[in-house]
Amino acid sequence: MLKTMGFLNKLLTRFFDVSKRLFELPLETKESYTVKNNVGYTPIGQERLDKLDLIDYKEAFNFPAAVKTTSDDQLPSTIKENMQATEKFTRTCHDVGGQVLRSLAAALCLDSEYFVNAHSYDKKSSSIFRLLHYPSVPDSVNSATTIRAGSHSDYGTITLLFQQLPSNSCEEMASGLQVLIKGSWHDVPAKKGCIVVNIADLLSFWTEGRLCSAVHRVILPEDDLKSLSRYTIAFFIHPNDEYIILPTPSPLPAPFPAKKDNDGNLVASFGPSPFTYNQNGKEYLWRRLNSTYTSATY
Ligand SMILES: O=C(O)CCC(=O)C(=O)O
Ligand SMILES: [Fe+2]
Repeated sequence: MLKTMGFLNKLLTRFFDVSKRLFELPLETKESYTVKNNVGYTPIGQERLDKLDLIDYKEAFNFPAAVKTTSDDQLPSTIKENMQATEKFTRTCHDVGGQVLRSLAAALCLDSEYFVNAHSYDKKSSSIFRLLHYPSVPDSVNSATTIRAGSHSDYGTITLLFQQLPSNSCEEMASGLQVLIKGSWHDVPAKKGCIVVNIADLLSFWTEGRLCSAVHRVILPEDDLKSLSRYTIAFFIHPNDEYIILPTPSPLPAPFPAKKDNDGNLVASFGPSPFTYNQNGKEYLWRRLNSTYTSATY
């Protein structure tokens, strides 16, 4: 968890308000922005993050991190009207992500710019910022087949996750977000002024398992908490599209060193889905997205 600075907190308050207004639009309006190429609206039940086939009881809007590059017909007016703040927010997230990547590079005894050089705000990338809404859960929802967000690890380099607290006076609250550590689930509470940072799969491959991606989920609330809706914002950081991923030259021992497959390709020796080095991360990302959505529109 990372403590944020005052100006980011102000932007966040504004942003959660924008998000709330966006999700309050009629379903018909939201569905006119149906997700395409990982940009746009995903209605409740369309995404299944967990391979066990649980339905995700949530809705989401995805936008490119370089939000100005979004085509006009993919931008709801609620975002257009707040474009300046949106750009400021995404640039700030990109910069905060850069600082995290510098620390991680230093911890692996790499040049501190090693990862940052692969992530430019102005170059084309798959970095996405995502507004999420978990509606209140009606009694009719079957908790044996439904979750708020199924167990998964994120696909890119790192993710910054902002969780909204139910009121200004609340400092900390279990929000349903959980992380898997050594086979048991642990709560990751929403904390005032704090960002959750997830290591994602591409960074695990890149570092040959020296950094481990975080398996996480969001469980359904119980009893009277069912009536509370939940809002979060995720900023998924991915390398520039043109960047070719090779194992880092870190001198620290690698738990899962890259190996050659039968065709002579350099491949990862671990992970939820095969990964081939010496190419950009896009093929891997699309393969993962493909298995996440129940329809082929993502
Ligand atoms: O909303 C959350 O707390 C988690 C969302 C998430 O893990 C995701 O969208 O990848
Ligand atoms: Fe996630």
